[in-house]
Amino acid sequence: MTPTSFRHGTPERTAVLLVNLGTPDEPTPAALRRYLAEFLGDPRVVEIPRAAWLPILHGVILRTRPAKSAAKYASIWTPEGSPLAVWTQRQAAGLQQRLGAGVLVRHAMRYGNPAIPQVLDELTAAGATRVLVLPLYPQYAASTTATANDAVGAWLARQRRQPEVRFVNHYPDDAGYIAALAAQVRSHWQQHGRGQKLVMSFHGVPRRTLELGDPYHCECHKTARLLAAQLGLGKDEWVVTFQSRFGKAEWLKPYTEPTLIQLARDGLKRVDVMCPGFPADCLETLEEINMEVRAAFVQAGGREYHYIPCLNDAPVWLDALADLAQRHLQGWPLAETPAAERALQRERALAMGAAA
Ligand SMILES: C=CC1=C(C)c2cc3[nH]c(cc4nc(cc5[nH]c(cc1n2)c(C)c5CCC(=O)O)C(CCC(=O)O)=C4C)c(C)c3C=C
Ligand SMILES: [Fe+2]
Ligand SMILES: [Fe+2]
Repeated sequence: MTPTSFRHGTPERTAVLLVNLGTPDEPTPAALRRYLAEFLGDPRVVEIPRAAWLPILHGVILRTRPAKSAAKYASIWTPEGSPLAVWTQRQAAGLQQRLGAGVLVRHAMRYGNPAIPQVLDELTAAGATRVLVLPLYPQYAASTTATANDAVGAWLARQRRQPEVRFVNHYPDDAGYIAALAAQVRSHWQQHGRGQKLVMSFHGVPRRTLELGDPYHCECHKTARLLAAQLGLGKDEWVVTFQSRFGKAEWLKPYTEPTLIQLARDGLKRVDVMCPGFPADCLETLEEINMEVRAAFVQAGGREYHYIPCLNDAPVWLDALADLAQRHLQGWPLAETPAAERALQRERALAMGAAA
């Protein structure tokens, strides 16, 4: 048990914890090795018996993949850092601004930094007694949502006085999310014209997870169907694909790159590609979709490949996120009175004095 930072009688304080996957600290093989060891060592991500998987991971994979992945990350790295980290930070800042000072908003990463237990420690040290966990995964998958929830659960198991915790499970059909995606597509069409087909590429997962009851596949299709309807697309004007296959097993199909190659071979000249399941641009969208898959499409005879960026810090998306958070915060008072805030400061000063 870690010592609690609560004191009896402190005012109630509400926090929102935005959770994302995480990203390496630097685009270097050493940083990639640390990140991939944590990510691919998670039994929720690679569901192969440990005794068989760990020797492969620590043998061939962590010897070869870090250098290759570091080069890919280097191609998308920004002066402020990894795109996933930069956009997640901005989303947290935008949400904080919208929810106001009565709610503490922080972001945390499942792998790498800032780590979930560290941010939860900081939130409780700042007086949070209620935490809404809001994963930046609109579609639920055991390999993303469940493992983030597990990390919160593992932290809770170490607390003497636990905060009250709520988990947002999924929001593939949230009206604000769908409207934000539609606005992103329409704004792209206004600026660049419209393609013959809209490819909606979602991150893949092993096909076996669908058979095991993971709702991810259905939820991706639900998002795509609602978005297509909102855009008024006919059934031949859009397609759902799955990207980022890892390992040799079968993953959800159709795969993104072979689909785009086939579309080019069938004579399609101009395509629009977006990744609705990724609220923030990252390696998988900027390098895989906007570079690798683009090259494959053009090489197969396609002429115009338009990548539509993720929602990132689009105000309409941040408004939708704030609305989603507010619905899940219902019943939790958001605004602290100035008197409660002063009481909290006094308690903190006392606690620090007692610890000194
Ligand atoms: C919906 C989101 C995601 C699901 C589902 C998901 C499943 C999943 N991913 C891997 C393996 C890798 N994914 C990698 C990067 C990555 N994955 C997601 C999201 C989902 N993954 C994001 C947002 C990112 C980008 C992170 C960034 O830093 O920008 C990588 C690392 C990169 C590489 O070396 O290729 C791996 C590996 C598995 C095995 C899996 C489900 C079983
Ligand atoms: Fe992934
Ligand atoms: Fe990838």
